[in-house]
Amino acid sequence: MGEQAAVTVRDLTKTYGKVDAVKGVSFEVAPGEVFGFLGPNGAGKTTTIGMLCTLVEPTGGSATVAGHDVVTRRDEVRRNIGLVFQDPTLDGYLSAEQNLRFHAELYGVPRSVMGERIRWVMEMVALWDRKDAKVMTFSGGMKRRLEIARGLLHSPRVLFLDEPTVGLDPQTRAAIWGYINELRRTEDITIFMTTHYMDEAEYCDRIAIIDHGEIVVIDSPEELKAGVGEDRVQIHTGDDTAAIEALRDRFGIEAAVREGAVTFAVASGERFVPRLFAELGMPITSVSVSRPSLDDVFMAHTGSTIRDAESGDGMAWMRTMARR
Ligand SMILES: Nc1ncnc2c1ncn2[C@@H]1O[C@H](COP(=O)(O)OP(=O)(O)OP(=O)(O)O)[C@@H](O)[C@H]1O
Repeated sequence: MGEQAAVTVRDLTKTYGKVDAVKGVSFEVAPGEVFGFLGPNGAGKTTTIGMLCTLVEPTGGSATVAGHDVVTRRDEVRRNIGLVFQDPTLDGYLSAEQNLRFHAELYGVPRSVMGERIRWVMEMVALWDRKDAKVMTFSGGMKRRLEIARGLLHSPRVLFLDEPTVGLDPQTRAAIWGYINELRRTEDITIFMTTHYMDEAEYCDRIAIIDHGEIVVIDSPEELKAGVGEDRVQIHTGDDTAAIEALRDRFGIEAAVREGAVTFAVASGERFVPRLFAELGMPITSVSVSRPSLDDVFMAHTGSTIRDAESGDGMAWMRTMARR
């Protein structure tokens, strides 16, 4: 990377007893980038973010954030980062504004700009009119928005967000992405986030897919999808078992029932569908063709969907796709 990277990670490792939570990951995040760590629960996302934020001590490897080593320059790293973690750490008995003032003082935000900065971050997350309300009266979404405001208060170089929208309603999730995009436009800031939502990973400039403590691929969502190369075809028929057999016998295609439809992947869905109707030898009641999604990217690189990786349930479809 030409200019100094906002985050540099080399062979970073974390072992908890016998559990290899993070197995030697390496990557760089450019200044101003929105970088996402995408992976199922237990993949090692929180542990990695914890090491970058100096909250978890690495077992091996090295990392710098805003140019400072996360082990030997912890204070410098901490001054340069904002954190929004899964569990809220706001004081419910204080008002929203008092929570922010406390944080601003802790981080040495100059008194001369403190009031103005608090107002700016609270307006950004649309909470200025609730500044005097005690945080214990806030909904989960309001608390998360206030945490984001707090994370930005001391103008950090890198904002770390661990699953920033988990457990929130769709409207609040959209609002939080609105703030992230606003920040991308207006602030000189790098955003490092973790998520297990495919739709949110789409908004990132680049994503690293992490599975079982290892990065399996890093690229922009567009490049990752282009790399899969195959379209997904779903058909409805009167007899799914017969359709799966016919696909295997006549086209050499392995299909499986997924989301209630016979599902398979081919290089060009549009070109394949006319052949399908002509040669399958049984009635098809409906057909849909879709371009690769990040779900397909995840499956192509890990042999499982993110949902199944989380439930630990290897369905037949996944096994079939993994064998291709
Ligand atoms: N403090 C700890 N002690 C022991 N094992 C841990 C500890 N923290 C994490 N692990 C283990 O390390 C692995 C990675 O966990 P981690 O929380 O980093 O994953 P994750 O991708 O962030 O998932 P989640 O979103 O559920 O937090 C898991 O197997 C987890 O059980």
